Amino acid sequence: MTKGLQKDLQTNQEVGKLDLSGHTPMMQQYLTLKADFPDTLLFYRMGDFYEMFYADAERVAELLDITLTQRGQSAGQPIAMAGVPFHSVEGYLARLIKMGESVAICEQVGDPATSKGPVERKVVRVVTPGTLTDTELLPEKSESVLLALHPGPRNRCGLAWLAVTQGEVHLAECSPDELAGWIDRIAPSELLAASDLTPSFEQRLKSLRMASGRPPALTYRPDWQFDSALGRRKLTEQLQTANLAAWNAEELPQAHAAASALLAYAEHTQGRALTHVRGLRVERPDELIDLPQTTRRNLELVQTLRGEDAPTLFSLLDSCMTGMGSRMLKSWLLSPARDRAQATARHGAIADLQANSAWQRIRARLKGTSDVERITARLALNQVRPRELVALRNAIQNQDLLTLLPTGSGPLLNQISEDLAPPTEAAGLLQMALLDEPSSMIRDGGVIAAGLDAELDELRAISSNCDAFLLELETRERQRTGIANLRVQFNRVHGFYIEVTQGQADKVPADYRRRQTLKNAERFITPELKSFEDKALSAQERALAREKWLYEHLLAELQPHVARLTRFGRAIAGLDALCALAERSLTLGWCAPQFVREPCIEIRGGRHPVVEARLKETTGTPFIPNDTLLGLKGRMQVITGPNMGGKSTYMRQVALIVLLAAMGSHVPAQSCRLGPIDAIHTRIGAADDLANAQSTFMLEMTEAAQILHTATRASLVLMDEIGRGTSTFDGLALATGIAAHLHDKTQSFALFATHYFELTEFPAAHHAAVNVHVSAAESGAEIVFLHEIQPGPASRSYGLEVARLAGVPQAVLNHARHALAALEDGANQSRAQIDLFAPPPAAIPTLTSALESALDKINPDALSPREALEALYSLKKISTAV
Ligand SMILES: Nc1ncnc2c1ncn2[C@@H]1O[C@H](COP(=O)(O)OP(=O)(O)OP(=O)(O)O)[C@@H](O)[C@H]1O
Repeated sequence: MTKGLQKDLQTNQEVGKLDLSGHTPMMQQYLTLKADFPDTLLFYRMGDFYEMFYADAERVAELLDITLTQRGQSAGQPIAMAGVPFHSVEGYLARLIKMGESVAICEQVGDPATSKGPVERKVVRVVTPGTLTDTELLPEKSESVLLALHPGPRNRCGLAWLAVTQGEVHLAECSPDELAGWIDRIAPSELLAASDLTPSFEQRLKSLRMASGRPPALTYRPDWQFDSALGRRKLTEQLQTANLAAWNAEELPQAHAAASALLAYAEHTQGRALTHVRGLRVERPDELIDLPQTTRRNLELVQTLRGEDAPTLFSLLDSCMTGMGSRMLKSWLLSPARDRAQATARHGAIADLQANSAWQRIRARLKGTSDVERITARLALNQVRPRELVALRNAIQNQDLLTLLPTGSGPLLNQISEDLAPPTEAAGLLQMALLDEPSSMIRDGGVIAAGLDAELDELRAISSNCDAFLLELETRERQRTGIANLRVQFNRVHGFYIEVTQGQADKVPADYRRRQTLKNAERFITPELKSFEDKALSAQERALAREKWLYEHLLAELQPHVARLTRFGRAIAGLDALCALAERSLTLGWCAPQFVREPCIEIRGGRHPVVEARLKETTGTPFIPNDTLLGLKGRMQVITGPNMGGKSTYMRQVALIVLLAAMGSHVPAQSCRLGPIDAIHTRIGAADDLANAQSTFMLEMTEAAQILHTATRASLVLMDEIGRGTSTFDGLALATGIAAHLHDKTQSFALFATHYFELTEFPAAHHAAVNVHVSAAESGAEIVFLHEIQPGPASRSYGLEVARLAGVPQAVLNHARHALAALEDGANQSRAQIDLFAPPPAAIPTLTSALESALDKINPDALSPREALEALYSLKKISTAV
């Protein structure tokens, strides 16, 4: 996308420069409006159509494959035009948004009856990929998230994001290097950045977008909108507080700057203030379990490696009855907290819901519940449709969920039950105001219930008494004229008339005025019928206008209930997500994990939930459970065994169990004790990252480097066949170095799968490492994978056997066998001379290390300008001395 949207704000200056005098009045109006949205497609309402003109028409015609035509001329030039019917606009919008386009919707707001020249029109909202609110345009199970980025000084980047259909702004600050992880986790549909980005940050942003599976749209906004003080003020206004201390969000200037642009843009697209956004959440990297992009991808949490939605951990987990529940569950999965209080509360709630099978009754009741959360947001934005409000009313009235909640539950269910208390006042307003089955658009009428408003009832009575009056008039006129087949009728074009066949036309009285002559009949009007017509038609119009006014009044009356309704919606979503976890745990035979203080990962009978489910579906073979014991004494497992033996499955299952426990779910195991965990890192073979021009080996080393730099004692690290992307010796050497670093320096919990047999000697020299292997048995010439994790190293790798199973030609296998024997001989002879695990000689002090240690001692934040200058001189001195 271009930098165009920034121009949206330069509007009036631009318009001032436009010479519109040669244009038709309508085109003058169009071009004036369009000048406000130069790079956004403008859908201009014309009766029952939205029309686009000039370049917009050409672009839309091409993108949507619709006809490009002409609508006369203006200023001596033909006007290119394309149009879509207003009643099917949602489908076209959905397609354009998917292509990353934004659309400004311009409606008629003036009254055609009283307008001189074109009816007054206004852009009422701008639909952009990151600010969707239409239920039809939004995926049910995920949010459309808008993320504003602001690279500030001191290597700090501000992030602010929100889903307009939710009531919460999120803030964070990170270093530019951490951006990729954040963007991947937040998964925005649209990114906002200032139009004056430095070329290097712009380049970084470009590669970040390309790296993500579904690149978000990028929208540039004017620089001045990224203003820290303005952002802080906007946030306090939004939250209706004096400051941000309650959220611990005072000291985040870069995030405030991002929030300033975020809120301005979101309001700009919705054409109004976001009154429902009343929540703030500051996300600090050290509060969440770090799940880097590679981990989310390798563990196939919400997307398979091929980019599909299933089978993934989320697709297995998500048995929610509502879209709101699914969305909440997904956010729990992707943002597990390090602090275990929340997860413990969820474990408790699951157990409460499982007792007496309360979850079953609750889920039966939740089925078919409308999306209260999104409807409430649309209510706050004045975009809600009559049928959505009825769905909201039904959701409130049908929820006797409270009576189904288990009594004596823990704090989480208590909070949910508090928020679930039906917002009866709002329901009462809705009940009184709306028909049970209203039409879908307010402009069609038939929305407001009888009895709410005397004036509307009266106007409606006039229209509905119409039939009786006409019948009575017909009888009267037949008697008066003696014409037995005289009929009183109505049509849209000619209004009311009295129809008499041609043969009888000469019998009509003098007060009959001819309205229309047909082949066989004459149509007349009488003064009495004319005055009735005026009354009836104006009554209908006035009834429609009255309904519209009453509807707007209803929305205004509901506004004070938005906060309460938002809480109500979130309580339903939370309950739904918990019930899904309760159901999954029982259906899949999972257990409640236990959190302990000591550093450990102890899993008995652990399983990989997705592989287990797939085996059940396909071959029906049972999954073989395995134990995992990692703790102070054995923090690292060196895992060997044949290809296809189950090493990767085993490692991933440990990570998934740790993650499930941390998000508050039960886990696929017989029992599970977990110490604190701060991150899950994975380095698992992946395809070349051609998009980023990285070779397999380069990628492998980049990922390994990131892990070695960031992992801590409380991290879980999965290393699958590290070093395999290069020559055997280089690979083995690197794998050895990496294993030693993980063992000695980072001291993380590590699962280290390898085909280098030499590494099975590693535990002998490293006290906290142990050998385990996946077992296989030979039965004659066949190899049978037992998928059991057993202590000790594997005896051999069975690579040739697996190759045979895969159908490699016999001649190749014979050759390979021969080569293998020779290699093994050679290796045995030279083995004794090498000690792979001997510590390397101490590093020779170099210029870099001297400089590094001097640099290490400097704390830039604590230096005065003078001290900083001195420090610079001393660094310069070291560099010339060495
Ligand atoms: N515990 C288990 N119980 C049953 N089947 C299993 C188990 N573990 C793995 N499998 C089956 O074996 C297949 C291969 O497992 P996996 O990919 O983990 O092997 P691997 O040892 O990592 O192989 P490679 O070294 O070639 O990468 C899986 O797709 C699964 O079908």
